[in-house]
Amino acid sequence: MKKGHINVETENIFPIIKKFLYSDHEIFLRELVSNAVDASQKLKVLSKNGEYDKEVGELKVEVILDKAAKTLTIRDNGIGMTADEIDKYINQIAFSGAEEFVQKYKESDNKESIIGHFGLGFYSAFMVAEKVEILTLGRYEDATAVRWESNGTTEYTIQDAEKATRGTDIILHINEESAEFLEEARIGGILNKYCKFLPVPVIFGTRTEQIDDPKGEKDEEGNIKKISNEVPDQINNPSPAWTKMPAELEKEDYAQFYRELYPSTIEDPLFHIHLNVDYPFNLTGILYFPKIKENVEVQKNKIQLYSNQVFITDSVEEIVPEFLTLLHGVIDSPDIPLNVSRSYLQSDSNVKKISAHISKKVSDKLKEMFKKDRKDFEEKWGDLRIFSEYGMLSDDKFADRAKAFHLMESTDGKFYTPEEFKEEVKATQTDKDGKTVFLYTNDKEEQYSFVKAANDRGYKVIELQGPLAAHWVQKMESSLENVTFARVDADTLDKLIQKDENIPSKLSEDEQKELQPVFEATVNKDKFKVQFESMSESEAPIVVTQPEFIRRMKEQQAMGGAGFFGAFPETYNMIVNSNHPKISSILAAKGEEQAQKAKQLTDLAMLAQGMLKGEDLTNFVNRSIELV
Ligand SMILES: Nc1ncnc2c1ncn2[C@@H]1O[C@H](COP(=O)(O)OP(=O)(O)OP(=O)(O)O)[C@@H](O)[C@H]1O
Repeated sequence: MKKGHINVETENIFPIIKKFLYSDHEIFLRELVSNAVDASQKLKVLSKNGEYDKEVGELKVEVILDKAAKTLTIRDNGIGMTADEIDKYINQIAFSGAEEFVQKYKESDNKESIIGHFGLGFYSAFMVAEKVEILTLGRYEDATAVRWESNGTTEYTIQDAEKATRGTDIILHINEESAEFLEEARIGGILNKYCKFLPVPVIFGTRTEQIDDPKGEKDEEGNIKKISNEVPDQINNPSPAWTKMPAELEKEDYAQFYRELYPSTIEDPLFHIHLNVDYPFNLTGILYFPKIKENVEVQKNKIQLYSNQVFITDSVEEIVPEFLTLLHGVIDSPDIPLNVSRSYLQSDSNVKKISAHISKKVSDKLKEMFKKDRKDFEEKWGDLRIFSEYGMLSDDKFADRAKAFHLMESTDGKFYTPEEFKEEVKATQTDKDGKTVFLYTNDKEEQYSFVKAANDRGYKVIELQGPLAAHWVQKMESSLENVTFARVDADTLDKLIQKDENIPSKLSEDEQKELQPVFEATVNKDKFKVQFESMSESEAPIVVTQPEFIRRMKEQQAMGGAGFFGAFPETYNMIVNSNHPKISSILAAKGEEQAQKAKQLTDLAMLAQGMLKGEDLTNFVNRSIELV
């Protein structure tokens, strides 16, 4: 056996780090501004701990564009670096001064968070620059300023330099192919995306302000004149709402922050959840519940992920369960690894914990609202339902918790949790096998006659709509004991909720056989199956239904599930009530009259299901006019 050391040649690795570390080149600015913010935060920590006793002053980061010189400078007045520090932190790739600092000061009670971790960020500058200069003056009494320069090979120069004030300038000489980063609008856009909530003021260019004329000159109406004044443009809000304590914030502050996050959204959110965890991982944030529309796709991906107030991404699918991507807002966690691939994120244990935690917080909040003010919750339910359904379908733990607040609305406008509804209808809607049947409608206008027939019998019908209803029903059937769901028009009521008592049939079997072809002639035989059933006289003479199973299959197929069954044929049952007096009268009639009457009854049944269309409808109308 032979043991050895794998040899890493910096010359070979360096270009890879430079070019491929980040797929998005614009990230360099996020990295460099983050370093500048870190340098400022570190100074605050040192000052608080008594290790820096000079004036800290107003800490800020400036981004300065010089198009003529083709440079972009990131300037801070933070801790700065000595030559030795440059040697340690910059000349050694992947040695992070940030990490070292955090380790050293983690015991002391500092609120200032440090962004850097890996000791690679600085080198992302070479993705866009042919030469990078560092001009820096350390924080020590007798510090000498130094200038470090490298043109992106592994060689660098370092020498004493002139710099009057504490802090660091990182000067990028932008390369040919990265000329876009010399455009003011481009830089402004990147800063606005990644740096909008950094904890230290970030200045880029100037903006024009209207101020009172300092000379006090007045206009014709006697008001002091306004004059234009150029002021440094601070692009960030250093203390966004999520970094504050919930007790410090009013309802309006949350609404205000929502508008700050989504300036183009008009509608206010329904409510919010303020997340604040520090064990076993760090997480802060505010999640907002928007009013969720049927078209869920357009609302997704509005959550912004931050790490120590640095924007990372707004595609958070890997970090939160899919249904939570319907929410809006901000999540900030220094424990989410930033510079790694997306697939790695999914398996990261912190990310998994965070995801489970958020899901729990959200269900806790809904439960709390339900308990605190049920009436208000019921009013909001229309906007929450799809979210909750989605959650129950995609997250078993959420489904379990949602049982306590997920509501179903009955056609008479009452709200029930599934268990409450079971209690309510158990006595009347349990069939001979002991299954309680939840009757539902997905359109109470279209299925009006079926809903009414059920209500007349004392049955309750719930309303289930939307794209997820079919899947949700399946889910509930497997989680509620002895419950099955049936759409109210899936069969006759006697069949949907089979009781023991059998009503004797007025028509004999022979008479049914005689009538069978008469009714079959009124419809397309391939689509409709004619059956006789002995129902109560008070029910309709003919009922057209689509079996629950076939309809569910078709619905799931339409949503992209259950594809392996192949295309499902459109089939219906046409149930003839063998006890209805009109059916007896059709039996008595003969020839043309019999056929006409049968057709009229069939069309009426179709009409009740909203299935009478086209030529059949026109013929029906004309025939009915004749009858009058
Ligand atoms: N503007 C600056 N002022 C003071 N020190 C700096 C500055 N920029 C970089 N440094 C020092 O150089 C080190 C390396 O920076 P680099 O961006 O490569 O890594 P990092 O910030 O530690 O981690 P990450 O890779 O997560 O950004 C920093 O940790 C810090 O000690």
